[in-house]
Amino acid sequence: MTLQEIIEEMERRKQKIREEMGGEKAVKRQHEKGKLTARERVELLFDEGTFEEMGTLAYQLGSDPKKTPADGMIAGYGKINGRGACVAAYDFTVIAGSMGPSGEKKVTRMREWALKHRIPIIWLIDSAGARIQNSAGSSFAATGGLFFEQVIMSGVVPQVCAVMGPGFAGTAYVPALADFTPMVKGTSFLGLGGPPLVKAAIGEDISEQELGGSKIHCEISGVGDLEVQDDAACIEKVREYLSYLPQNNQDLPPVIKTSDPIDRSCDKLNELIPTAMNTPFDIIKLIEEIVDDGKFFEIKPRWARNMVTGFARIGGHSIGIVANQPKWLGGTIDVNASDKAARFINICNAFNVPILYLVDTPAFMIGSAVEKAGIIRHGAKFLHATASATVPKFTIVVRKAFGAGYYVMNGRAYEPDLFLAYPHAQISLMGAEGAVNIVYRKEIANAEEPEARRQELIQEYKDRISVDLVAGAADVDDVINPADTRRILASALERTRGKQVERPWRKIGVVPV
Ligand SMILES: CCC(=O)SCCNC(=O)CCNC(=O)[C@H](O)C(C)(C)COP(=O)(O)OP(=O)(O)OC[C@H]1O[C@@H](n2cnc3c(N)ncnc32)[C@H](O)[C@@H]1OP(=O)(O)O
Repeated sequence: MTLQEIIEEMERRKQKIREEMGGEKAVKRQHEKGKLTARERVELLFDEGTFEEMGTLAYQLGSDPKKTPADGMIAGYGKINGRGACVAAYDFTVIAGSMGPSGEKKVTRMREWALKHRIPIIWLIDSAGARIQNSAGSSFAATGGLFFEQVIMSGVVPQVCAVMGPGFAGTAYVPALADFTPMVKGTSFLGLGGPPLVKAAIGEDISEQELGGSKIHCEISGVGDLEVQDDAACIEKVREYLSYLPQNNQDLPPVIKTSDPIDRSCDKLNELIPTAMNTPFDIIKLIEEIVDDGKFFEIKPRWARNMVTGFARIGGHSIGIVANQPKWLGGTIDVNASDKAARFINICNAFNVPILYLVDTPAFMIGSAVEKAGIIRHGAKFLHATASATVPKFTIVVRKAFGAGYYVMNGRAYEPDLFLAYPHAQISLMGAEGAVNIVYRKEIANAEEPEARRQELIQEYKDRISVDLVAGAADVDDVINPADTRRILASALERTRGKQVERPWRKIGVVPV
């Protein structure tokens, strides 16, 4: 054979692998389930024509190469919005996307590449987990490097794990260790064991979706970050997520030109925000009014809805937003809200994304249920994240900032680069009603008209916690017209881009968990 013939033969083999994957029947089955194939997903993920595959000819050694094309793993490099990224996409048409030895070597190469070249890595999970026939005894004992390496990469390069089919055991921890985990509605599953194993081990009879479907993980467990309608929407969200981040922790997020004027007056806010402290309103409407083109990329929108987290841009600059949601639980902060905020702050801090805190909280939730659930431990996690964040931080007290809720939402002591309040804001250890009931209990009881005296004292207390007094003591940087919020933040983002903070050396902080 001439070299030319050898080359042609090799190209034919590669082409066949790319076209046929795990075979016509398996591809048809994949489509019938409403899923794209791993190769179709990868095509959508990267800018057109930029994907370069690595290890196409891999297969499971010792078996028929035709039965394990690419060993069920599509790996390679490409560009997303013009910037480099690596992918590891499990091909369910090949032995249910199980983790084969050659396939996992390719994933290892992707992790190494991402780390060495400081570019994001994306996993597309559609996998039955470890390939059982290859994972017994000593061959299993040496494994686990995939999680170890993910931890080492954490906070160095962005890690995204889209769950687009099952993710069993081995492949269930990959999303948990990644920074962003969208899940496709109806087809994705994450679980340490599937329904048959659960039935055998603990006798529980449960469907796959009820056990670990997207609804469970995006609304109840909090493992998933976003439930999306289908594969195409999922890939679109991955691309969008990465657009807010730099390529690595030593880079700044890209600034994207916007046609939305940076000095646009946010007049709607003056109608939107109630003056009464306890009247609910939707904080997301406030966010949409101040950010570029009203575009807010919410993370975990259906989990811990009393805390809103997500990315947006102001004047083209990426910003992470942490906001109390008065529409849910009155904006109180509970266990899940603390975890949600802490995790999001850590991502922003790792990747140099400035953080905006929008404060409207009556404080942490109290009572026996949350004490038993460890609110102190979880709240400490949130405090730790806010205090540790050295990225530019801006705080706006929208209405109320009470108790430790004020501290954790980047209060004065937490080094905000700008600490602002709206004119009717209140900052206090607690709300007026609660404080008066505790401090003046005897005086109210002894008054000729107890209720009238109580109301009088409440009004006096409210005057004492008004933002005017806080501003008088120069404990806020400014009290602003809400309509000016966008202009002020755009300017603050511009001037804090070079922020540097020196902290005492330590190996790591002991993070409350
Ligand atoms: C670190 C520890 C671990 O990761 S333990 C991993 C444990 N994994 C599991 O328990 C998942 C086992 N698999 C399943 O439950 C099902 O195959 C799932 C993933 C739900 C897919 O179901 P379904 O769409 O009906 O496909 P299927 O069962 O017909 O499978 C297609 C072919 O793939 C095989 N397969 C499946 N899973 C594995 C696996 N983990 N290791 C090796 N082979 C696996 C099936 O046997 C089947 O093969 P065949 O086509 O019958 O030859």
